[in-house]
Amino acid sequence: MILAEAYPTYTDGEIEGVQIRNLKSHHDNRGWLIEIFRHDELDQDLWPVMTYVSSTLPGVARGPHEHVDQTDGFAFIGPSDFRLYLWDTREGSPTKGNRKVVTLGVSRPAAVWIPPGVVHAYRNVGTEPGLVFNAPNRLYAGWGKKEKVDEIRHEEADPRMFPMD
Ligand SMILES: Cc1cn([C@H]2C[C@H](O)[C@@H](COP(=O)(O)OP(=O)(O)O[C@H]3O[C@@H](C)C(=O)[C@@H](O)[C@H]3O)O2)c(=O)[nH]c1=O
Repeated sequence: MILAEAYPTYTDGEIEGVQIRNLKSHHDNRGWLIEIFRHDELDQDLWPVMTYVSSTLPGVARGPHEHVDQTDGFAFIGPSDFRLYLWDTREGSPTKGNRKVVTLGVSRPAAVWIPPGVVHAYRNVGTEPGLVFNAPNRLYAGWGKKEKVDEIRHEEADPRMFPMD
């Protein structure tokens, strides 16, 4: 049994190493266009090596997850909004114990880089399916998908460990 006082408490604040960049939407009479990632705006160690897109249903969350070596490069562009949660549990981090919560997507298109060891999750808080792009700096399951996936999944953890209120 875990005692109540064993659950972590977090302070809302910034998280060392996390970068959030607002994305500009270029609208015209055909629709819109958004640049997501550019090498000339990114540190080389964050350059994506793959990309995928996922759709998440209203009210549904993905994560919490963390990675040992991988930086995730998410882009939230809509058509829904997501609440993104970040928890810093890293030993030695100047922002250890902080949680950051931010709403991104159609109301605020943004790219987010999340370094290894920062626990993260996002929930679709809108009313329609929402797209999230990820352009991580490591290959999922390695070259040829022959390696262990770099991912620590916390979905089954007690929700008090990583509160998403
Ligand atoms: C992440 C990924 C999954 N898959 C497959 C595996 C599985 O059959 C299906 C769904 O995968 P997952 O359950 O891992 O998807 P998901 O839970 O959305 O995983 C993602 O969650 C967010 C919060 C992150 O942090 C990401 O780094 C990643 O871990 O897609 C790939 O083929 N390539 C990939 O790059």
